[in-house]
Amino acid sequence: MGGCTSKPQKPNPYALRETETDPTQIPQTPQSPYTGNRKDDVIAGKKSPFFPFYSPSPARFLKKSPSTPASERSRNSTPRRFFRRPFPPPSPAKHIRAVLARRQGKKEAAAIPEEGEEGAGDLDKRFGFSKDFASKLEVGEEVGRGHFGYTSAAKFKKGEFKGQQVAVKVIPKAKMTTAIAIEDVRREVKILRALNGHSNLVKFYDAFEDQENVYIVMELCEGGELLDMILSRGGKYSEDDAKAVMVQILNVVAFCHLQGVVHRDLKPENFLYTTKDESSELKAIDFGLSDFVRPDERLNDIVGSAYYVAPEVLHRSYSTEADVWSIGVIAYILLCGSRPFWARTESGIFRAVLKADPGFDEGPWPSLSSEAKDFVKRLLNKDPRKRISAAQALSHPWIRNYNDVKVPLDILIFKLMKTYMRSSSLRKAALRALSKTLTADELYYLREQFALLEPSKNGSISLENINKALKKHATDAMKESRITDFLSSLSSLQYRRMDFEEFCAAALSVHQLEALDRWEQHARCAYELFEKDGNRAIVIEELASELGLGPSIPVHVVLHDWIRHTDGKLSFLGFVKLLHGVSSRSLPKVQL
Ligand SMILES: Nc1ncnc2c1ncn2[C@@H]1O[C@H](COP(=O)(O)OP(=O)(O)OP(=O)(O)O)[C@@H](O)[C@H]1O
Ligand SMILES: [Ca+2]
Ligand SMILES: [Ca+2]
Repeated sequence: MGGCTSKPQKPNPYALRETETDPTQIPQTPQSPYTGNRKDDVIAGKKSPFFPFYSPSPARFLKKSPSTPASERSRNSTPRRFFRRPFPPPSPAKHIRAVLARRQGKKEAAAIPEEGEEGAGDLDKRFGFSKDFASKLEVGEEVGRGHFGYTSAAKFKKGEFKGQQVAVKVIPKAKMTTAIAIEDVRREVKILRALNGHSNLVKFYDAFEDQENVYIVMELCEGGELLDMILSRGGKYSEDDAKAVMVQILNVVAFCHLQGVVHRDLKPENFLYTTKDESSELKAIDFGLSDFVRPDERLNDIVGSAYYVAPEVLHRSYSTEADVWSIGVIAYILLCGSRPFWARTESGIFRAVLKADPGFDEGPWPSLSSEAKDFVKRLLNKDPRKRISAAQALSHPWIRNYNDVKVPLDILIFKLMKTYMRSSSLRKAALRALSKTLTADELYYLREQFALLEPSKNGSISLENINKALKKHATDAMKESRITDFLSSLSSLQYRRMDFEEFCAAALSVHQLEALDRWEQHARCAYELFEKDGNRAIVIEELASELGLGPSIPVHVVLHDWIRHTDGKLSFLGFVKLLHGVSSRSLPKVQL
């Protein structure tokens, strides 16, 4: 790609920023010594007979529950942190307490009953699953336990899988006390069934039911949870070992996101090794909180586990980027052995997630590569628009050369292309200028995506290419999340093709570039290029219509600084605003 005439001296994009530590950071000194016995904790947190079934709670989660007994409060709500030295055995990440309460159908969690929260007696607990569990499978010993129920090893007694060792997650119907809880189980099975086939996702066999339980039959992972592996290693991973874990997590999560599924409960407990061998494959499990999400949809229910929850989830407006945040938390833990956001109470953790910047100054961070730190920081960007996607993370310089990593197709590309296709020609020209300032690292990802869309390598992509690429990767989940409908918004490509230069302009994320230290230089450089062959005299009314500003807005006041008075062309400020595709919503209210 062409460059700017005056290439600015750029600081190392991956260097540590000095302002990283936020004074509001929660103190890192451990104050709540952990017993050191994870089993105790598991018993306290997971095996308690007092943990009834829970269901997703769409609203009012953060409401305190004053009537929760103290004994239960301490069991459910006092998360402990990792010790630095010796490595702390962390407690398993608990689900967000209020979510749990809601899922349990506890009345005190929300004074107003949720939609679908009928009396347990009226609930229809028929799932339409096969009824012949007992005749088909022989259940062996218990291998794990969660809030829902327990998981046992089992063996197929007959049929095509005769003799096959499997795992069965048993979910008692008695614990399904709300319609939402029932819907959760339905969705967990639907998602597992739909996504089946990815090598880092637990293989699904079948679901059964009888009067008492639902049975989810899946591949048996004999190597235990990633959490146990982290503990047994004393918490520290070499960068290469952390990469081996990260590649697998990112791969399966990028796959889920492409299918329109957001996991919403990513944490080391929910990744299992296939065998005891650490080099065996990691499998994502537990889609109990997962949901379908359309590309232009925002979810609003606060679900997940406190340590791993993304800030925008707490703000109740999120999508697939929330999973990437959780992966950032896992990456941080793998690389340094501490949690990035910690406090002794759940609300303290939320405060840290919303306000504090994770520390990168204490050991071992100074001895880790600048790429590793940059990788984690980009996953833990508090602004979901600036956070990189799972597929982008796989093309990050820290990881992309590890073991021949393949960058998967990224759903983000389609979202950005859709916005581009709807943009005015002036904005397209601005984006094109910006795309010419991209560095080799940024182009790497775009080249990979372009190649996935255009396997015949004839230099440009058509709508047909996009359809084919998606079909190749599509599962049934994609239908549910209506990604194929969404693609009809790219239908203007029916009559033309898009070359790589235009693709770069269409698929670059202005917000992500803005998060870089060198953004100002990118933007200045792009403006210079735009001046040469994109900028033109523009009348304020025209600009207002480009930006979709309605007649009720005093455009002369609002857009005054966006146009250069000397020649009526776009000013630098106007150029940057145009890049963002500013709409009336993002203009300051006082001026409107
Ligand atoms: N396929 C499997 N193979 C082996 N063990 C498994 C398998 N699936 C689940 N387990 C074990 O059972 C535990 C609980 O399973 P899972 O997380 O699906 O249950 P849950 O009730 O949804 O739990 P949570 O409280 O985390 O929401 C896992 O952490 C794991 O140790
Ligand atoms: Ca789990
Ligand atoms: Ca679960």
